[in-house]
Amino acid sequence: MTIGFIGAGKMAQALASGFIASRVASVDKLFASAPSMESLQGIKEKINNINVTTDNKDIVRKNDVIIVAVKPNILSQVLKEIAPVIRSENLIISVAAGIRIPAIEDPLPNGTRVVRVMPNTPCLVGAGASAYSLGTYAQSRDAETVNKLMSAVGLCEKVPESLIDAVVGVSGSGPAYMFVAIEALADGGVKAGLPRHLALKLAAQTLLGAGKMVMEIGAHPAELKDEVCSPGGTTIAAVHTLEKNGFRGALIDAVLESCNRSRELGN
Ligand SMILES: NC(=O)C1=CN([C@@H]2O[C@H](COP(=O)(O)OP(=O)(O)OC[C@H]3O[C@@H](n4cnc5c(N)ncnc54)[C@H](OP(=O)(O)O)[C@@H]3O)[C@@H](O)[C@H]2O)C=CC1
Ligand SMILES: O=C(O)[C@@H]1CCC=N1
Repeated sequence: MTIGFIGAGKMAQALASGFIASRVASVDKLFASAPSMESLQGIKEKINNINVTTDNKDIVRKNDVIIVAVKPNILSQVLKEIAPVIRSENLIISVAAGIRIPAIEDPLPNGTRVVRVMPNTPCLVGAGASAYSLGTYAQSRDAETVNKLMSAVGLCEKVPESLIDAVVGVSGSGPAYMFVAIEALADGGVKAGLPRHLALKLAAQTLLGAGKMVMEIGAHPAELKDEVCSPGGTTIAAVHTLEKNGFRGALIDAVLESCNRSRELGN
């Protein structure tokens, strides 16, 4: 299988790198397009020998699986551009936030197989979290293709399309909240006297370890949190501060803001 990316930015780079690292695709099977050779420079630097072109239609002609990774506001324009060269073999995968399946299918020839995927940048390191919904004409073999690709770079779940905006709020945008959390934890460490590099390492590994425990042990996070809180100890004092400062509410609000923004982008 060859895979063509239309749009060669951050998400295309994360997916292409992740596909290569997980060996679900080799570099000679990956193609990418963007408006100019300058805009293709980033992906060429990250992925040696990737096939690049400035012709979006060429991507469609040369590949069966097309991952459209352009900003939501130009998705429709790009789909109109490639519509005349779409073949029955093509599977069109959109990763755009907000843009709903009917709006993806509308500019394309009737019967085009479409899948809407919401990935995240940790696909780059094989630790992505993606959810997908099938379009009107997508078949079970298309679900298998998407599952194979996205499972190679992390977790992959099928969801009804009505839930995709919520997925954007939790895992699409989520890495950004967690990067802020890592930075803030490290700042705390530095304030308490740790060297920056050590504080950052400890903070990042702590998020990784906490996530791994939830995934692997399967216990409720509250139970795992309780195991860290000794009576009268350090952690419960810190948790009290988090609760007073609205830590949970801030995260819930962040998810809802992202979800609502995704809904707005679709309107
Ligand atoms: N970044 C993330 O964490 C996530 C992003 N997404 C979705 O992925 C999509 C891409 O986002 P992201 O990678 O961050 O954005 P970027 O801006 O990094 O990448 C967009 C790419 O599209 C190219 N492009 C612009 N116009 C065209 C065109 N007419 N034809 C072909 N390519 C074009 C850009 O080139 P140039 O640089 O020259 O403009 C750039 O290479 C978005 O729809 C976003 O919602 C989904 C999940 C997570
Ligand atoms: O911020 C954005 O719009 C994109 C979509 C999900 C993550 N980043």
